[in-house]
Amino acid sequence: MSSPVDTFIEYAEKNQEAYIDRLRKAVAIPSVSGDPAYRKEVFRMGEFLIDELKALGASVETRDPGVQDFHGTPLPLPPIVLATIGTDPAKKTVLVYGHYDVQPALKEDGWNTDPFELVEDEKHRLIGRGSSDDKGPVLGWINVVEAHKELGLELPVNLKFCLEGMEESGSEGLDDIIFNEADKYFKDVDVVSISDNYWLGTTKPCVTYGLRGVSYFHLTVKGPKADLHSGVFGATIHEPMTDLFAVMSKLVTPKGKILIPGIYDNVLAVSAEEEKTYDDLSFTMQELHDAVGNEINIHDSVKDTLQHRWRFPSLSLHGVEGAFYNPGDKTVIPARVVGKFSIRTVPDMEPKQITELVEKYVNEEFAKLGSKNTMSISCTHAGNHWVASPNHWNYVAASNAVEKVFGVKPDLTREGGSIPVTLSFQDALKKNVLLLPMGRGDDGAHSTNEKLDRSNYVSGIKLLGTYLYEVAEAKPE
Ligand SMILES: C[C@H](N)C(=O)N[C@@H](Cc1c[nH]cn1)C(=O)O
Ligand SMILES: [Zn+2]
Ligand SMILES: [Zn+2]
Repeated sequence: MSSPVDTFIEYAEKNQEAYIDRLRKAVAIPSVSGDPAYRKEVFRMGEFLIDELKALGASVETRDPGVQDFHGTPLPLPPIVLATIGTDPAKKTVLVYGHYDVQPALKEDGWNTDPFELVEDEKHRLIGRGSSDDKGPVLGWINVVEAHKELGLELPVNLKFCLEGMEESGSEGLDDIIFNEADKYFKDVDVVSISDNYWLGTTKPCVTYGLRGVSYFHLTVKGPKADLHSGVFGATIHEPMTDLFAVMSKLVTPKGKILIPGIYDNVLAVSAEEEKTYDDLSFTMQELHDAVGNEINIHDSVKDTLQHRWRFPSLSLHGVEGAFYNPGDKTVIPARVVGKFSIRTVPDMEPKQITELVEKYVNEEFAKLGSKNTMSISCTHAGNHWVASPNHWNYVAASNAVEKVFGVKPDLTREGGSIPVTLSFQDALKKNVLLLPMGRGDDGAHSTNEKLDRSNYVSGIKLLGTYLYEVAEAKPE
């Protein structure tokens, strides 16, 4: 007779079409947290998950993170969905975190298909916004629960869910809830598991023990009371966009060196022992080129590339609100422009100090322009970096599960992206946090044509379920 875990794996393999249908329904809800026009869709996505969880017998509660101040307009924040399946004191309790919001996506950004319609292409890639980040993984856990219900199998652990709808926009309100609920809803949690990042490359699974932090800035320059005709007013007034570009061009060099004085001062040096961890990773420069779609690498070696992704800060320019960006030739001088940039932070950089350094520097650079426009800078959200102990039994359980499902030992990785609440879980609950990704490094998260390979989705479901069995078996030190 098959063991429960083998029965589950077999069932997951056979039920892929139902899992894809569930993902199709989720992708069809455009739960973009960063755009107020879509806020009701974020709520709808929360409801979708609540219904799915209740249908599986979970006891579901929500917490209200309050109201967001969106440039002076109050916007309700989507609920934190808390769901419990099993409260057996003889079992360990795993807390699963995920997010149900997504990054913005418009067909005209360069998508080949409607971003909110899941399409499977000839290479069995499931294409759609949120397929990899993070709807596929969130549904992965739900599919595990469903499989056990359908099979009449008990879950090997108690499961708690914490699902948020604002991760892509700074996780507003969630930190307070985590700390408030640490000895209430989260009281019995033994370990935390998050599936919200990606394999390093395209072939080998990994477990991840570190994330960079992110501090996001808006740099606003305004002058005229309305947009102006450039033929009438060009070279006669200080132009906000010219000022903005002058300041933004002083933030980072084309080779990625951040120009803000003091920014690197607290970056922890890479130890000799840490250097060695880069030697055996299954990642090639070719995989970087494939994921990027071009050979535009700054660094020539895998080690340098990964250290700049995981261990050193980076500053990226994201966009300009108020700027003309449509096709055609509009001869306007925009009256107010907002430059958006973010800094990915690493140990031991400190968000408050980063904000102070950025504010001081951009104010100095703006003053050098001698412009009569006004400039203001604000940090819209700041999430801290995180590093866990990869020797903890939670990581051993994850590694065993990878070996069982994929037949290989996982790479041990860090991640260049950010999940602001990871550190909050670690600090508030004092429990080990693990990142167990489902998608591949070339999924195009945040980009056009985001995808999750069918095989990653199905194997990912098997992995998440198998991991729960390994946790149940683990002997905590
Ligand atoms: C790694 C995770 N899937 C992710 O994409 N996180 C976002 C979080 C964020 C913070 N500000 C805006 N988004 C990221 O790393 O960009
Ligand atoms: Zn994301
Ligand atoms: Zn994510």
